[in-house]
Amino acid sequence: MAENLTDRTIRIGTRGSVLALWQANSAAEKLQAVGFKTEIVVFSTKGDQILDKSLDKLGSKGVFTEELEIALRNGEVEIAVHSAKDVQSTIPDDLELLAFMEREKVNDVLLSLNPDFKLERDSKAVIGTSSTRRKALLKQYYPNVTTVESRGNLQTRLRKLEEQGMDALMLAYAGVHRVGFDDLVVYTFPELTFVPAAGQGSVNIECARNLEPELKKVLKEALDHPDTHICLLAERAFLRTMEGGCSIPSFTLARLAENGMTITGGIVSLDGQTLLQETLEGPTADAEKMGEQLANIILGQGGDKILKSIRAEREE
Ligand SMILES: NCc1[nH]cc(CCC(=O)O)c1CC(=O)O
Repeated sequence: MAENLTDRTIRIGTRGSVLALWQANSAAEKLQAVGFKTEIVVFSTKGDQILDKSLDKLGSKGVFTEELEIALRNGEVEIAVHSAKDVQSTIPDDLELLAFMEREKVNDVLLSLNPDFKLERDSKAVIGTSSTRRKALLKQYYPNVTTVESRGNLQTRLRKLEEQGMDALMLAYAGVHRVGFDDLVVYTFPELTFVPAAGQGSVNIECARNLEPELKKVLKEALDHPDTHICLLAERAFLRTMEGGCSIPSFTLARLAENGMTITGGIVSLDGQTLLQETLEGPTADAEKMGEQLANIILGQGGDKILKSIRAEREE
């Protein structure tokens, strides 16, 4: 029964960054609100330890999630909290994506120490980002911009901003806002031109599939945001069909509409020259089908060739 379930202490596995801890705390608050006691357990992941390589060189296989998934399997924690964007498009069979918490604004933004910084079409600005998608989209829309690798937590990146001669950093608004750096935002990219990575701005709750069904149900009720969940299912289906991962410059954004939902998605070549992007509309019951369908349209338009050439380049 639910009464004795909430006597349980829910151990929440998380990474140790300020953003990750914000996310874990927000899950803890939701659980406490329904009567659970909570304990936050911090793990360090490969993505936290290796900071001198860009993510596409680290490999896309769960660099921010693997250690947490091991803890779920070992029963060291009941749930793991991830940035939804960092969760692989397919997860192992013994684990389950239980809930998606309410999404923040999805946009990419620019952060600068110069409040007057403006990005013009022919701007020669130097922008810090390690995201393949952001680098390629910048090349498409701002061909004279130079990008510089920038990894690590936000505090580290900001410290290096001037040191490395950057004018601005390009990041997800969600993370910037959640760690309290709104004041440094000088530009918000429109979400239908700089379409975000699948899952950007949402927090995912993962658990072991064999966690007690009653407990799963109560945890899901406390943590899940159904509107976010349905959009994330569509985006993750798109990503899976694209055989994406965080090292591929694909992007997708699903949103609820008056009569159902829309999903926008596509891919951009690494040199920014070719941009494929489409939008589909349909009922929420078809969320995953629409994600798959959209990916197949993009692959058929030449997305498959873009993916192939990226893989070839990586193997060199
Ligand atoms: N691995 C990077 C990562 N994963 C999630 C976020 C931001 C927060 C979010 O999208 O929820 C970030 C940093 C960034 O893209 O700026």
